[in-house]
Amino acid sequence: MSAVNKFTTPSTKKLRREKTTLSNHSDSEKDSVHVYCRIRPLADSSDSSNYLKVLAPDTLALTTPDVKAIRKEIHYKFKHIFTSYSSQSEVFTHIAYPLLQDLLNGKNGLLFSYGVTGSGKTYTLNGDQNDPGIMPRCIDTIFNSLGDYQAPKYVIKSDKMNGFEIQSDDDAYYDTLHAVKNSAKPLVRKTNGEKKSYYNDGTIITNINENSLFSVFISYVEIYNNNVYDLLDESSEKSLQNKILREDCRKNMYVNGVVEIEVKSAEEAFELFNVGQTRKKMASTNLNEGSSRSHSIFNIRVVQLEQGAINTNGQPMIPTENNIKVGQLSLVDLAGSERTNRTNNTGVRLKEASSINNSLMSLRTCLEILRENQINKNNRLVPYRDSRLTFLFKRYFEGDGTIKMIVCINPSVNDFEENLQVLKFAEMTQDVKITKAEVNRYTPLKKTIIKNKENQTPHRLLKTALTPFTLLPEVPFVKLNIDNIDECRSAIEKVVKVLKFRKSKGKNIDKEIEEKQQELRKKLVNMDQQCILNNAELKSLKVLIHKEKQKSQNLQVKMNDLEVANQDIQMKNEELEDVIRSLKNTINEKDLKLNQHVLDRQRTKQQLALANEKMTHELDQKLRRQRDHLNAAMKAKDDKLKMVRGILDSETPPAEMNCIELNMDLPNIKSMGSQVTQTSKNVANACRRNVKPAARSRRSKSAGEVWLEHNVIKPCPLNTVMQPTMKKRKSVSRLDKASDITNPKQSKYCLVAQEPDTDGEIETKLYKADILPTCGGGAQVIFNDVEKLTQESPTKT
Ligand SMILES: Nc1ncnc2c1ncn2[C@@H]1O[C@H](COP(=O)(O)OP(=O)(O)OP(=O)(O)O)[C@@H](O)[C@H]1O
Repeated sequence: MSAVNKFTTPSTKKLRREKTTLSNHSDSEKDSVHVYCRIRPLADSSDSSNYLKVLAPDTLALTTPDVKAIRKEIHYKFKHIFTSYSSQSEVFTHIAYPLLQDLLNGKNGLLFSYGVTGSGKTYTLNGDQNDPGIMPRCIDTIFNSLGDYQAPKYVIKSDKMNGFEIQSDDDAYYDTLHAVKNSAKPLVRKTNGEKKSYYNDGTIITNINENSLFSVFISYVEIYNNNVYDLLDESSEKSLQNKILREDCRKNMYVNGVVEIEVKSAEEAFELFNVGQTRKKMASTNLNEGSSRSHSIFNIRVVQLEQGAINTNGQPMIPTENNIKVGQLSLVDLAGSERTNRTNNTGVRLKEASSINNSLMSLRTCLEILRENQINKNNRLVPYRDSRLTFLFKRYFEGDGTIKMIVCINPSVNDFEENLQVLKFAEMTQDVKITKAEVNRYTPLKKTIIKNKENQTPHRLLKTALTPFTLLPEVPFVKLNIDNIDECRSAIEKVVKVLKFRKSKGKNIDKEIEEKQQELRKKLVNMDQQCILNNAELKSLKVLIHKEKQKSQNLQVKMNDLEVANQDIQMKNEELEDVIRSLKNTINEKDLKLNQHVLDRQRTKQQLALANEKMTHELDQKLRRQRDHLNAAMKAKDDKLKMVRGILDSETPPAEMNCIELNMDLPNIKSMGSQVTQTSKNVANACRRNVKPAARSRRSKSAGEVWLEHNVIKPCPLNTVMQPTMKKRKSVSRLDKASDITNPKQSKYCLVAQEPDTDGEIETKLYKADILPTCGGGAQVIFNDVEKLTQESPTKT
């Protein structure tokens, strides 16, 4: 039993999907893409997946796996759903038969199969010999229907520009001979002589125009890695040439220089199909043994030549534009979408897969934009040119012809995710409404040869027989009525009259015939001569035509090359434009960053300037405060010095003021020296002015005191027994370094000055001070005593 029919919904949450209403459905000018769904049987009987269920002939339910114990059921609507039990014939009747009716009526149709790899796309289109798919059934149905209504071969001929021309009998005959000559290399050879025929169920289309002649043309191309290859191209034996796509005068897209062959029977068509199949890119992948690696397009074109009317003289009218109709049916077997993580493809297969997925993506994008344009009433450009696949079928999406899609589904559990995507795409595709384009189905003719006569079937028309003629009047048929003698007599008289006339005429008949014969012979000789001349002319013309053909072929090849090169350049150009665009973006971004940077810098500069100003202001204030402080300190020192000077000047300074505070910090050491010198001078001056020292006894100091004896001048030796008491002393003549004072061993300072007094006696003065260390590492010298030693001569009076 198929998985499709085993569906159960225990805890299913039903979702109603609101369809977007795109436009008024009654709008007869619009036709949606017809989407059908076909579910293939499960390949693996152990696969018990049951996520798909056909609810109605047009409704499919897909159940998603449990998410938080909730299963969702999504419904998809299609034109029709074919289950795994549906036969190939059912699929053909539903989908392809209406397209064939259109085809034989000169209308276009596009049918493509879409789905995951291995979902049955190729099977649906081609099938096998016993159970043929859509393509063989189409071919059989066409030839079953055309029967005698086929035009003689080569009368209708492709003009190599997607159009057709009508040839004269002679040209058609010449082409037939040419074809017979070249039949030494039949296409069948390429299929190893294996002739495939398909089961023909005799389907027929009844309502074809019996006043027309038909010709069927086949072409078969594939799109592989976004290049178009002609699968029937005999000219390139080794590798197929990449073909370019062109637009004809009616804006239909076609493959330039494609080989399009006229076929007169289904067998001939199958032969061509089989030749193409042997060349088609197929490969075995993890998911499908015979996987199509390209999108293949089998084109059937039916050209219909309608019989022209007969003019007043009974001559057939020259066929005009309105006498030829061309219908095209494209059967597209799309390569399957595939995920690389499932196929594990590498190298060439991986490149193929990415190209397949890209072109399918382009198809999706085009359809999405078409739909978006319809919903939003936009006119966004549909990027048909993004891929060869969409570019080739551009005209269909623009409204010329019916588009049908068969979505193939493999209900295997492994395909769940991809099927979900496929169904989403199918649903979206159904919403696309194609506005029918105004198309003139008739093609202009180039040459005409058809000979018509009323009341004859087209086939017989071309084989018109000559009407026999007679030189003598016919003997009338008379019926003798024995009951009416008069009537009999008049009838006999009539016959006798005719016989007499025949007799009189008959005498000259031999002569007349001879004359006619001679006349005819003359005419024949003239004609023969004319014919010989014509033949010669024809030969030279044929040579000329052959040369011209070769020239035009060469030109065509060159043109192809140039167009390919042009396309390459255009692609490169587009790529370069992309690069330029991205570079411009980068430059813009960098410019923005640069501007931002400059702004930041300016901001930082401003901030720095502000900070600088603030700091300068603060420093100024600090400096001013320090200067004030120093000034105050200086003033205090000056005051103290003044006080010392006052003390010295007033002979008996108060004990507590009898000191000079000297800052012995390193920067002040030099000035201290000069201060001390100045002090000694002041002291000396004071002494000189007979200033009496404080009445203090010379104290003997404790043995621990170390004196720094500073001899500003070298004293004269006095040789007296009275010596100042400085048990431990260090004598220096100059104070150069701070350490001379700050030496922690020294605690006393004595400045020694000696000079002659007013009486010529030598006077020695000792200015004594305490050395007190300061917290800054310096020392303070506080003068607190002056000793004066006067040396008097005993002989002095
Ligand atoms: N409806 C069906 N009935 C029976 N067999 C089927 C059916 N559909 C597909 N198959 C089988 O499944 C296999 C894969 O099918 P097919 O080659 O048509 O897949 P595909 O979609 O064309 O894959 P790819 O995209 O890789 O070319 C074939 O062996 C085919 O015979």
